[in-house]
Amino acid sequence: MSTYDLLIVNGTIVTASDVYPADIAIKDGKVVLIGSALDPTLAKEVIDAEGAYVTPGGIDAHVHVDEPLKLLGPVADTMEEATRSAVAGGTTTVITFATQDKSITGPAALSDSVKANVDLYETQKLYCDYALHLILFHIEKPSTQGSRLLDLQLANVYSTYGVSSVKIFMTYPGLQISDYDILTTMQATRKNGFTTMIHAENGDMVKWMIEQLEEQNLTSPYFHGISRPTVVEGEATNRAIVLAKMMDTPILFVHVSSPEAIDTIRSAQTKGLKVFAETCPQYALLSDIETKCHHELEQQNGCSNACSNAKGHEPNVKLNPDEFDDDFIGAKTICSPPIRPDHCRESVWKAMNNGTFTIVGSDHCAYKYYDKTSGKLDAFKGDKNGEFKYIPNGMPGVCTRMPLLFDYGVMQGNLANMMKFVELQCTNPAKVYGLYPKKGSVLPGVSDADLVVWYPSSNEYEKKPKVVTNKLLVHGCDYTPFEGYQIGNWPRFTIVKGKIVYREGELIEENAKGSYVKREKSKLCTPNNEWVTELRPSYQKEANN
Ligand SMILES: NC(=O)NCCC(=O)O
Ligand SMILES: [Zn+2]
Repeated sequence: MSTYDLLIVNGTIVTASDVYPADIAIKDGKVVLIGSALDPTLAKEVIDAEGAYVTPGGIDAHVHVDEPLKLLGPVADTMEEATRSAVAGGTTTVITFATQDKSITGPAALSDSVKANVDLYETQKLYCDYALHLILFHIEKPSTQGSRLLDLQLANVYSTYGVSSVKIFMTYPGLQISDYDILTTMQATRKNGFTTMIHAENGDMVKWMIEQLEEQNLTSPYFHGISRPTVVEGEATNRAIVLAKMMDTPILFVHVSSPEAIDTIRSAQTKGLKVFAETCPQYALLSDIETKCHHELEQQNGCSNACSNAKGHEPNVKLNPDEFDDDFIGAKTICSPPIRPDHCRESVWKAMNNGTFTIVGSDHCAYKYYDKTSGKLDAFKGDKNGEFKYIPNGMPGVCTRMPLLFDYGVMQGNLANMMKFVELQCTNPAKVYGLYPKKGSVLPGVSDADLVVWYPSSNEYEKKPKVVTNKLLVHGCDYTPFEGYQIGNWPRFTIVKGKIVYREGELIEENAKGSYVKREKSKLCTPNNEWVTELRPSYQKEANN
């Protein structure tokens, strides 16, 4: 019998704090030993990682997949497809969303909403592990009663399913909650040690802007961004911080995109407030030129063959020649917050390096482009008349998150170093969301053997991809906004719980044994213990005297 199931030799291990040459021994799904010159004859299988980095598997903490309650619309990916795409890009754990089911009430309401997801995903083949956040958009009872019930519901969903985070929305009709309900939510999340994730955009400002634009017939994809200017994100970010300050509760802003929001978050952090933030590769890499090019040319040329005539515009979405007369192509990059003007990208990279951003997630929310019933292009037809407000918000990204940050971040000098790369995409997501040290690190005897062996830097490897193509991503979507992007490195082997699931471009189907992971409470997002209501008894004492 072999001492080890798998041995990775001659590689350079990267963690959030170290880069060093060492071998890794794996047994029963765990990292069991790190050492030098480990004996290859003791292992069933050996990977020679000479000249290559070995990192923890990525944790993508922001992934939307098909779910029983389709509040965000019917997305392109099942959990099977999303996890398949994840491992092809070096991600070994995804955290997806269970949406609260309003029709279920009482203390077990949220657990039942989560159960529906877990039951569904149990029927699917999963290429990597997954955990769940909860989307909360409805407070069942008014006032303090609502908070007490939510308190019980959160305690229940944590003890049953290990869910320890909720996402709330300050925008989107049907999902947006009031400041009052945000406070109620924060009171209960604080009490339960949950992380409150916030989509910060002022929904009323957006609604008002859309109406103004509609009146002027300005409804093509370009105007999606115009309807959600950076101040919309800045205002909501500031307001959420104020609410969290009053409640003394940690918060985490998801998919932060703008200099206004970044500055507001940084200033709160420097005051000692527990404010965390996530950004996504699309905000560092794409710019609104994707849609602007079309809009401007639409104005000039009535848009026929618009992009083939484009002078001085180099859109990042590489157009298929057959699509040159598709003046709707900008819909591919519609998401919220929107892709910003080019000058905003610099502040996103800066905030990744200076610690303002705690994590990088993908916000993978893939909608097909050509799908007849629910695709983005469909909004161009019929009575929807191509109005941007009907275009589903979101884009694919679970596969490209790690490789894009490797090339455009580390290799091109936009990210400080490989340790920062691991911190933002592997270790901090595990710490923030209660998965550390089981996930997000390489600790012998402790960490799951979720690892990525990257290609050596030389380009002599035939199977090392050079550019992003949709086919490479093996997801359920029919496009990627990063088509044609150069790729300086790519996962050569992706290992989940000690088994190779992706080897030099091939998926190893029989090793696709991902499962649900219960989480602990956050190691980072904890209150400062200055809660106003805890001071209340002393106020009463004063009043009584
Ligand atoms: N971001 C986006 O446009 N779609 C996904 C849903 C969300 O996270 O807001
Ligand atoms: Zn969101």
